[in-house]
Amino acid sequence: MSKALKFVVGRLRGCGYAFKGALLLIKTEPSIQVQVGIAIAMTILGFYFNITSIEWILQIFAIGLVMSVEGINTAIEAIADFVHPDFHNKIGVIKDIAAGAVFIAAITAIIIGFLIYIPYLV
Ligand SMILES: Nc1ncnc2c1ncn2[C@@H]1O[C@H](COP(=O)(O)OP(=O)(O)OP(=O)(O)O)[C@@H](O)[C@H]1O
Repeated sequence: MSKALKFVVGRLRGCGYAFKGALLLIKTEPSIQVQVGIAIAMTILGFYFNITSIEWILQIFAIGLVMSVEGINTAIEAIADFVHPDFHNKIGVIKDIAAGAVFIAAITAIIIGFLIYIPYLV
C-alpha cells in the first residue's frame, strides 16, 4: 500500500472510531440525550421563526459547542473513575472543573439563544 493510500485509510479509520464514539455518547450519556432533545427543539424553533443564515450558524455553533464540551467532560469523568475509582478530593476538583467547562458553554449557548429569539418574540 502506498504512503498516501495508507494515510487516507488511517484517517478514514479514525473518522470511523470518532463516529462510533459520538454514537456511544448519544446512546449512553443522559446529559447528551437531553442536549440532543434541546437541539431538536431549537431546530424546530429555527424553522418556525425562519431565522436568518447568520442566526442558524450561531445556533448550530452553540449546539455543537455544548455537545462537544459535554463529550469531553464525559471522557474526563470516565478517565477519573478509571484511574481512581474511590472518593478523592482531587478527583472531585477535576470533575468539578470539567463540569464548569460545560456550564460555561451552556451559559454561552443560552445567551446566544436569547439574542436570536428575543427579537422574534417582542
Ligand atoms: N471519586 C470522586 N471523588 C470526589 N468527588 C467526586 C468523585 N466522584 C464524583 N465526585 C463529585 O461529585 C460530582 C458529580 O460527579 P459525577 O461523576 O457523578 O458527575 P455528574 O456530573 O453526575 O456526571 P454525569 O451526570 O455527566 O454522569 C463531581 O463534580 C464531584 O464534585
